[in-house]
Amino acid sequence: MMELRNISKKFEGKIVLECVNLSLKQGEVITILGKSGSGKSTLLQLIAAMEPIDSGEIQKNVETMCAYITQKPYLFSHMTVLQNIAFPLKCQGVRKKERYAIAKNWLEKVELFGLEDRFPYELSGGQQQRVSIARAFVYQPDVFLMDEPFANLDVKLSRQLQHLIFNEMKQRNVAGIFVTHNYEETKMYADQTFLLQDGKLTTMSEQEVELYFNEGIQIEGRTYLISNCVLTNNLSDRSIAVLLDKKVHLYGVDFYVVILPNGQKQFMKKSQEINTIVPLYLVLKEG
Ligand SMILES: Nc1ncnc2c1ncn2[C@@H]1O[C@H](COP(=O)(O)OP(=O)(O)OP(=O)(O)O)[C@@H](O)[C@H]1O
Repeated sequence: MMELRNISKKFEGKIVLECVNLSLKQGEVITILGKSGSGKSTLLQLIAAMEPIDSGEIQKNVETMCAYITQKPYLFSHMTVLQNIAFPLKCQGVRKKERYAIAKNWLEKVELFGLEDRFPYELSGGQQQRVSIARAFVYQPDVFLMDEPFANLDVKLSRQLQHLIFNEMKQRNVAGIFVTHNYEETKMYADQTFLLQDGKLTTMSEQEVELYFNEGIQIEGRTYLISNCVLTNNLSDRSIAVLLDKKVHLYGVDFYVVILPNGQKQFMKKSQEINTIVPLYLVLKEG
């Protein structure tokens, strides 16, 4: 339903995106991971046509409607909560009674009942975000573009909203591109995960995702899931590594492989042995 072909974008001469390709099917959920400043928001803005593309093309069906939700909600400050949620229906010419009935239904779903007559400035950040999510659903998009929508919410509310959004999307067969730093979102809801790094967008395997979130470790080109590791005090052969502060030190060869929390590998000669290693060992199994 949407196809990005060789999308490139520069800001002030600096390449942010370079020949990015992406294909999104109806109802498919994609998550995009990447360091701060890697261009994730820029990519969503290009798809939402809020920024011009330097080169390449985005092909979508003429009828494809995108709703874009950012970390910081943008509400109409002069409208009440109910008017904000009902606004897309007003634009479509739906009568007042009907549009308010639909908006009230969404008000309940996002647990804002009783706050319908408040103005955005009278709401907390989390409540404002719930209004913007309800408004986005009322708009009935085919694609949700979400830029860390839960980042500013407390854990409980963020889980509730995740659950609501992904369930509603599934029921309505709505596709989504989620920019996130959240492990659960990626693990539980994404059909595919991509990494944006140095301007390039690449698919990630399940193991690479684990590694990215520090749930996996990579030694000599092999990935081991932490969940597949067993803790032991028995340090005997090269299949044993030491885990310290989520860094892994491999024994039995002439260097240690230290995996930093960002997934980067660092080789250290044995002579550089750190004395502070505590007796906490990991037996690595195939994973
Ligand atoms: N309008 C702009 N003008 C100039 N530079 C910009 C503009 N928008 C973004 N950039 C730059 O482009 C790069 C990518 O920014 P972007 O916001 O897309 O990153 P991000 O991956 O979404 O980061 P974060 O995870 O911190 O939100 C950054 O170096 C940023 O400074």
